[in-house]
Amino acid sequence: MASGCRIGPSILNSDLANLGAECLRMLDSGADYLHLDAPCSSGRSVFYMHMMVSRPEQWVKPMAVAGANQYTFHLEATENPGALIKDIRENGMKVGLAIKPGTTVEYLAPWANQIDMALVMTVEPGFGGQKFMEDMMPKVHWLRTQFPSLDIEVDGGVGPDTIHKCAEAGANMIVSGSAIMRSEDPRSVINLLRNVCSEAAQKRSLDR
Ligand SMILES: O=C(CO)[C@@H](O)[C@H](O)COP(=O)(O)O
Ligand SMILES: [Fe+2]
Repeated sequence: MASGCRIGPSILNSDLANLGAECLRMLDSGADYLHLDAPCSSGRSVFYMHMMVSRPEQWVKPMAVAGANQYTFHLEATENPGALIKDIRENGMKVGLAIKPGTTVEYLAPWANQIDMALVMTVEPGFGGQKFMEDMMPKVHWLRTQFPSLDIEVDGGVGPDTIHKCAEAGANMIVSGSAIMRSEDPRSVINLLRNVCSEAAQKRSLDR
């Protein structure tokens, strides 16, 4: 199985003027990592960058210097994913590879053994608060079947109402923006997301 169920609040919709405090609030509420949608500043913690940029090659070093732990780029944004994967690793970061809703999962598959995490976007990348696209779940399911130990992340419209679909399909890294950030009790939302995800993972391992 992938490396456990982890919940990463997306702070795209948070109070960006108080980014440091918002990050601490999320970590104090039990977040496993922080999902930063670029362009964003970084700091000291577990920062996984989601680079929704057109030339991801140019930000590898700056993000490494800023202290990012993982660099996730979009497959659609580069002509040479292999070289970019190598560069990210040489700069000491883990590698995430994302696909937009319109990209089929077969394009990602050839890289799956070279990356740490696959990100299946469940909204069009851009901003928080969009509607979850349930029709992306077959991609997650296919990846989980083909690559049982790969970390698979979902991002966009994920919260208490949609986590079951993601968990059942096989996602183990859950990005959630609005549902966590807008809650008065982020800890309980994070716990709920993690519990649903862990239960589905446990069931999968028993079924195997
Ligand atoms: O990458 C993105 C949006 O493109 C995200 O990380 C969002 O920020 C998630 O926010 P919600 O959809 O959960 O509100
Ligand atoms: Fe994101």
